Amino acid sequence: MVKDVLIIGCGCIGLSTGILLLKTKQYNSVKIWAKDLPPNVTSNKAAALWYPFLSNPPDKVGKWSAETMEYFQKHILNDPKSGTLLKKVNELFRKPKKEDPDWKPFIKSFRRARKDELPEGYADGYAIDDGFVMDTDMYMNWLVDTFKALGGQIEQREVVDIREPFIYSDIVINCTGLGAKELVKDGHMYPTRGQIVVVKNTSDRSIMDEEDYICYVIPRISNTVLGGTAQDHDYNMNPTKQDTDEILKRVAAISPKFSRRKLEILGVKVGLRPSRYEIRLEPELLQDNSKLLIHNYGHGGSGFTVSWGCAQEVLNLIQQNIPNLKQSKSKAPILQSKL
Ligand SMILES: Cc1cc2nc3c(=O)[nH]c(=O)nc-3n(C[C@H](O)[C@H](O)[C@H](O)COP(=O)(O)OP(=O)(O)OC[C@H]3O[C@@H](n4cnc5c(N)ncnc54)[C@H](O)[C@@H]3O)c2cc1C
Ligand SMILES: N[C@H](Cc1ccccc1)C(=O)O
Repeated sequence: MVKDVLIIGCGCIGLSTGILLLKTKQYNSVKIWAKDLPPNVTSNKAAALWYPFLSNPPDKVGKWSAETMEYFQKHILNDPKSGTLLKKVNELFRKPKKEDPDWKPFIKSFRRARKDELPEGYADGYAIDDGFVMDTDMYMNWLVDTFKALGGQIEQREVVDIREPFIYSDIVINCTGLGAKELVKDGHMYPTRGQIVVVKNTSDRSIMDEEDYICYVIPRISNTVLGGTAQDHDYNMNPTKQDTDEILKRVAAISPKFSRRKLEILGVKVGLRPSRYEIRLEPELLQDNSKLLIHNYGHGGSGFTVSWGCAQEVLNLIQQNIPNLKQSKSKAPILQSKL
């Protein structure tokens, strides 16, 4: 029996998951319910570039990041409407860095930075020549358009009780980001507040320094993002002058060409990364095994970087668990008639 799938959440995670489900052509319908829609979601506040950050577990994040890079290379980077741009990415260190990143075994193009790539004051660095960045709003619009073009439907609708979606579908994917804290009472979820400053294009390189604090310059198609902050358990959604001043000071320390007087500020954004000790990507069989709930949330600072690898994992989990799904005995809605 071909099933319907209902996704809760319309950020980069929910949309990527929905697109892969639709591409299989194995489902009767794929719908998204979401309290907020792009651009009013965390995903639209992201920098964004491919680079694993603030997400775990390392082996799975490495695998999902590599799969996501491959998916972008095969299906997205060649589409100018996607808002993506190939960009060499450098992470810089002021002192020699002995360790390689956890994700090095998964990324063939990883190398150490050459001396000529290090701004004054930096002694070492990581480099990825086939890195890429996203004009986040353009990319999010591309995800929505692609999802709809494949027949996906989006409804702006808040879910208060996780049992409600099961009235309409036997398979529900929970892509609610930080909303999972409330919706499925996940006490492990917490916000890591990030503020970014958007400026007129200044540089051709994506560089980061996250040794003692976060500092990055991410040139995109239409502008450059300077960041950032990472304040755990901070729910303040308003930009602060203090954070903007600190970001500009740190970026100027990377190179004089990023000094404040040479920058034209276009805007300041704040988002709350959906942080968790590790990404929750697992199935739950409910209502005497007649309903399948798959959790796909808690991606921290790497939602875009792991999105397509996590979406593929959701497809695998559905395939593995459909044989365990029993016909639901009770025809009556799971929740009493209050709906
Ligand atoms: C400043 C900043 C910079 C970043 N830069 C990068 C980067 O360069 N690279 C990278 O990979 N990542 C980056 N990130 C992290 C990335 O933004 C997140 O990991 C990603 O957006 C999470 O996506 P999501 O779809 O899980 O969450 P969201 O985008 O928050 O979407 C969650 C969705 O679920 C819905 N929802 C929640 N609860 C309910 C409910 N009860 N009922 C109905 N709907 C509900 C919401 O309305 C929303 O539609 C950055 C984040 C910040 C803040
Ligand atoms: N992942 C982005 C940008 C970033 C990339 C690499 C290191 C630090 C930050 C963020 O969460 O702000």
